Amino acid sequence: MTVKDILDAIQSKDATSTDFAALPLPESYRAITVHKDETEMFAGLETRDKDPRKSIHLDEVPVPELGPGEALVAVMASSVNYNSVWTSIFEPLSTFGFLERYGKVSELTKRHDLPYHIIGSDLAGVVLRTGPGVNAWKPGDEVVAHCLSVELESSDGHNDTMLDPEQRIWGFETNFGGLAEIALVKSNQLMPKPGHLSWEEAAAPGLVNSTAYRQLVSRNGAQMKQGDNVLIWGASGGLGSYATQFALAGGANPICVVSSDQKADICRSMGAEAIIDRNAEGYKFWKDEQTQDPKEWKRFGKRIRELTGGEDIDIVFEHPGRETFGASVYVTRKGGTITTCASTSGYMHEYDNRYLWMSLKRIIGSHFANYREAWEANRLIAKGKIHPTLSKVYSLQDTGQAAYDVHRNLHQGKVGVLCLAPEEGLGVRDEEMRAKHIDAINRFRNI
Ligand SMILES: C/C=C/C(=O)SCCNC(=O)CCNC(=O)[C@H](O)C(C)(C)COP(=O)(O)OP(=O)(O)OC[C@H]1O[C@@H](n2cnc3c(N)ncnc32)[C@H](O)[C@@H]1OP(=O)(O)O
Ligand SMILES: NC(=O)C1=CN([C@@H]2O[C@H](COP(=O)(O)OP(=O)(O)OC[C@H]3O[C@@H](n4cnc5c(N)ncnc54)[C@H](OP(=O)(O)O)[C@@H]3O)[C@@H](O)[C@H]2O)C=CC1
Repeated sequence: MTVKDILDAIQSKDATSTDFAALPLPESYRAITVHKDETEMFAGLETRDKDPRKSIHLDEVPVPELGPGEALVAVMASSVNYNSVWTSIFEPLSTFGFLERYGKVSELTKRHDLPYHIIGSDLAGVVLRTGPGVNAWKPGDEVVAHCLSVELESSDGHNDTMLDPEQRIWGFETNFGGLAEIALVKSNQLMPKPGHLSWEEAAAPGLVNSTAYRQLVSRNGAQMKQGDNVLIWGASGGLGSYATQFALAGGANPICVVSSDQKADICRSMGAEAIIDRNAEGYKFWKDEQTQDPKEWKRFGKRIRELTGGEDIDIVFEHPGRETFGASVYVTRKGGTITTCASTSGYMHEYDNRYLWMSLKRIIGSHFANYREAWEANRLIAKGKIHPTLSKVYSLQDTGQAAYDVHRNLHQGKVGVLCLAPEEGLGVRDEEMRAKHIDAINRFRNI
């Protein structure tokens, strides 16, 4: 039995759940990995010079043992998230430390502590096997998976599953991720695959869409409301392309920051009107490595006021971090909110606290999404209210190049990866709904 037989079953129109359950599992499969004995390979290099193409490997790996409450999924497509860039350059930490720590939790989690890390935090595919205690899913189900892995043995996480002390991001802080032909997930990560999307389109939104939903819309984030001015950094990037859609769909006013004409055009085509090209307008929030330039914060704020008819920002959707955070705090209105989920340009932030406390602003830390938020975010995709922002699609063996593109900010929206799917465009089950949304689905393609 090989993965080819699994693919044949998925592509045959008439394979039933019983047929899938009867398919023997292969002994091994192809997976994207980083290697524990290479974590020092980039020592001494600047972050931008660390090249994911050198650290990312395509290996043949054994199929992991299936535990209670888990599922093995045949992965048709996945996507590149920035967390896989961090893993591949071993910053800010090697992810093998996470696997070692997870391995100590129980007999079962020991499986994750291996000398290779199978990465990837998105998938669209077909359930192959479910472990004891899984009743809601069965072999043959077409699914996507969100990346929240929790144990839920502590009451800390019982109101908001992101607060579980054993909260991890699957494929980043756990092993057996989605950039592979087969993945191991907890069955609570599974959600129905939106029928109007192909495999690679369905695999694109998961992580970033759920994150943007909590950060901007949910009561655990900024609780965006109609009319809010929302400053969105990287508005055509992974997170930003969903934040922009949420702002527009929710009746808010996105102020989109991008770095090129082409990206400005994408934001315009999504329906945004207020757009700032940070490159063309040449903002330099830092005079040197240690010193910010409040005059530049003010120039940026004035530009925002020009675009909003004199209003300041209600909510900042932050993720660039050190480079922009001082400006983000400054341009927020009295009582406004800065929500942050990342620090791509550096995690030691500096801002002038007088503008925070005197103007009663709030900073909210946000990370991925709880079970329910991830489900709600996927539901919006399934209903065609929010659309995938897939631009380019790579083969599994070219994942290193895909991660390089994201690391160097050469990409648009989301970058997809075909795992078992032999070509793009497969897996669509609802052609009628697809036809209704085809322009929006293709908005980011091949630009
Ligand atoms: C969905 C996608 C998401 C993304 O893309 S996010 C971007 C990518 N992710 C990242 O860049 C994050 C990577 N992770 C990290 O950098 C680290 O992961 C953290 C900095 C978040 C945490 O580091 P750690 O080493 O786990 O935490 P510690 O708190 O520095 O060390 C743990 C030890 O410190 C003790 N400790 C914790 N809090 C306190 C306290 N308040 N007072 C005293 N000690 C404390 C603990 O108990 C434990 O101890 P003991 O090592 O002995 O077990
Ligand atoms: N905590 C969480 O749950 C999550 C955290 N993340 C983290 O968020 C970050 C962004 O992820 P994602 O959106 O997928 O990545 P992308 O690279 O797809 O998009 C980020 C965008 O930010 C803009 N940007 C990059 N650097 C700067 C800078 N120095 N100043 C201003 N803008 C900048 C770029 O847009 P442009 O050049 O057009 O301005 C870029 O397109 C990563 O660090 C990632 O790890 C991501 C998802 C979930």
